[in-house]
Amino acid sequence: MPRNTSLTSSSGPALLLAFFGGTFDPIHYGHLKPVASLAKIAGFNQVILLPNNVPPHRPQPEATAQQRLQMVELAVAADPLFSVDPRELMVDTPSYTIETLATLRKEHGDDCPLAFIIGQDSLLTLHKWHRWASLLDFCHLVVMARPGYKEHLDTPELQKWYDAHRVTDAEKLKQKPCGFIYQANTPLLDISATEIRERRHAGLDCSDLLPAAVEHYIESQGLYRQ
Ligand SMILES: Nc1ncnc2c1ncn2[C@@H]1O[C@H](COP(=O)(O)OP(=O)(O)OP(=O)(O)O)[C@@H](O)[C@H]1O
Ligand SMILES: O=C(O)c1ccc[n+]([C@@H]2O[C@H](COP(=O)([O-])O)[C@@H](O)[C@H]2O)c1
Repeated sequence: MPRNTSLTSSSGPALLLAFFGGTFDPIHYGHLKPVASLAKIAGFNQVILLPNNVPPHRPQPEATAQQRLQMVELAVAADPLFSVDPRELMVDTPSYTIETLATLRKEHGDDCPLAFIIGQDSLLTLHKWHRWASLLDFCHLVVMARPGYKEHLDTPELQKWYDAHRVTDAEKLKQKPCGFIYQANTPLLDISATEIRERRHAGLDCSDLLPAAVEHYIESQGLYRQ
């Protein structure tokens, strides 16, 4: 079970749990720093990282599921904002977000506000996700800025859906359990896992891109070698 996720309260104010899914091959500052800033902007009580096993729309990662889990755990070990939920790693079929969210909704009940965090690049391809238009039946979507990705959405269907659900006040996320899209003005970090893998393959240093504990683990496992 996830660490530190027993937050649902029957008496206190609405808690806003945020889930952040990713392949995390490896996790890096481009994930961690914008999310930490987002948590302050949007008032997240907790951010639960959801590393996937089989990413739905990309080739299988270079690091194993166990290695990616280890890296995610090392990256957030010292920060109580974060916890890690390994549920998608236990399954050998593609990690469709809608299925994970349906399970999370059952576990947390109908009234608890839940948010799913994505980067701008993910928003641009959201119309290719499994049952994408139903995602908001289970959660809010919170989008982080990412340098190099345009703001304009390509398909009229996605744009219309986005316009119909977008809110500009983060407070609204706590007022309903699901159904809103919030675009957050998070710091821009031009970092990708692809760049880290490529730099490692070329024998280059990555220490400015990810936490030292993750870098040491990558080194000790001989990951992303030349
Ligand atoms: N630098 C970044 N800024 C904002 N969002 C990011 C950034 N990097 C990744 N994300 C978001 O984090 C989520 C998980 O990303 P993922 O683990 O695929 O990392 P990645 O760096 O995009 O990986 P890769 O380069 O292997 O495609 C996605 O929703 C993605 O949009
Ligand atoms: O549900 C889908 O169809 C779907 C398609 C692409 C990505 N996702 C999820 O989006 C998150 C980010 O994915 P990725 O590939 O950018 O690491 C991760 O949790 C994936 O499981 C989900």
